[in-house]
Amino acid sequence: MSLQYAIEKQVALAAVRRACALTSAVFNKLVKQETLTKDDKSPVTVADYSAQAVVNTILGHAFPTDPIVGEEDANDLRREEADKLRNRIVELANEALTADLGIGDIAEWGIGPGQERTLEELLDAIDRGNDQGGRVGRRWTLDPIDGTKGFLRGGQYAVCLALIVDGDVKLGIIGCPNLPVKSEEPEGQKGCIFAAVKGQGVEQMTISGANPTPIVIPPVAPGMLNLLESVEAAHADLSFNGRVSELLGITRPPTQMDSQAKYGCLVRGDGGVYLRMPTKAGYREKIWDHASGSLLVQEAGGVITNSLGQPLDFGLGRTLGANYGIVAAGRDVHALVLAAVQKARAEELEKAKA
Ligand SMILES: Nc1ncnc2c1ncn2[C@@H]1O[C@H](COP(=O)(O)O)[C@@H](OP(=O)(O)O)[C@H]1O
Ligand SMILES: [Mg+2]
Ligand SMILES: [Mg+2]
Ligand SMILES: [Mg+2]
Repeated sequence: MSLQYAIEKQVALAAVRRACALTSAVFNKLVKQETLTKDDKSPVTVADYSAQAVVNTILGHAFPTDPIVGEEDANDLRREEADKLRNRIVELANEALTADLGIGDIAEWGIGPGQERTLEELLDAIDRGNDQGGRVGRRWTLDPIDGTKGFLRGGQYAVCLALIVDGDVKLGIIGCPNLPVKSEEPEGQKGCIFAAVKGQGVEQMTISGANPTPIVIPPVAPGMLNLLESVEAAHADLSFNGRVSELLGITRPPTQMDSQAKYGCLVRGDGGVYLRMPTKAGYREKIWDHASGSLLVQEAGGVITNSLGQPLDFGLGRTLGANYGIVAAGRDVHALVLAAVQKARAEELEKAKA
């Protein structure tokens, strides 16, 4: 009997691998003037659009009735003045879609030599990502480049794809083209993919899908605990993290890193805690920023909650709803961290009253 979600996992891995190859290629010949600015002021590059086109094309081919909650849409691309960008996207997406078959790839998924798509097909594929999410049914969520700022800096970023069924994350893939395969060899081979399936654990493999190896969060040696956090001060309250570290007696400096690569690092034991508290009232976390990572944590034997200790809810729509932050850690340390977070929060409220 084949394992549940085996086909979905293979297809999702194929899609993420091709998107990772594309984003690496774009970075290597990054043409910065092609960076657009979206309304939310985050940089969106030709790579975000092309990667979403590639992943959605493959999903659309393999699972034509599955909706997709994707970060990007093609509205700006359909504007007349975006013709140069459109041409680049067609070129890049087709290069990725038609590359030779790799490990586990099957031509019936619409990939491999000769499977070019037209501009219209690719724009429609990007717009397949317009699902609004929800409690009932099966849907994918995609962040074609998570950590856009890290990508532009040449730092960490991730291609993140997850399958959600009735609000529950069943499959999560995080492709990290710039992450060292072994944390103890930061200048060694780079590029890994993390894949988790509900009830089946987490694997780390190379960026080409070779050498899948099961991983679990190792127990943290005393004094070795440290925080994983955003590089961007606008994305997480880093001074709050400082106070939590103090309360926990953590002496090691935090590891700052863009994207869901942080979840990959957490599950393989590079830093024992991922803490992300809101910086401004009103920002709602997006499901594509945490769906894959949350399953990774749980399947690697960790715990992920908000700062009230409640589970994250992926059935609310495109966001996680009211934002009480995110606390992820190994099972043995999560309760300690949560207590420190709540104490630091109480101190803040006290100070605000005074
Ligand atoms: N004010 C805010 N608070 C929290 N997250 C934010 C934010 N503004 C943007 N983000 C999200 O933070 C993500 C990056 O997280 P990190 O800081 O961990 O790298 C961005 O993903 P994208 O880069 O895909 O747009 C974006 O969705
Ligand atoms: Mg963005
Ligand atoms: Mg993101
Ligand atoms: Mg993104």
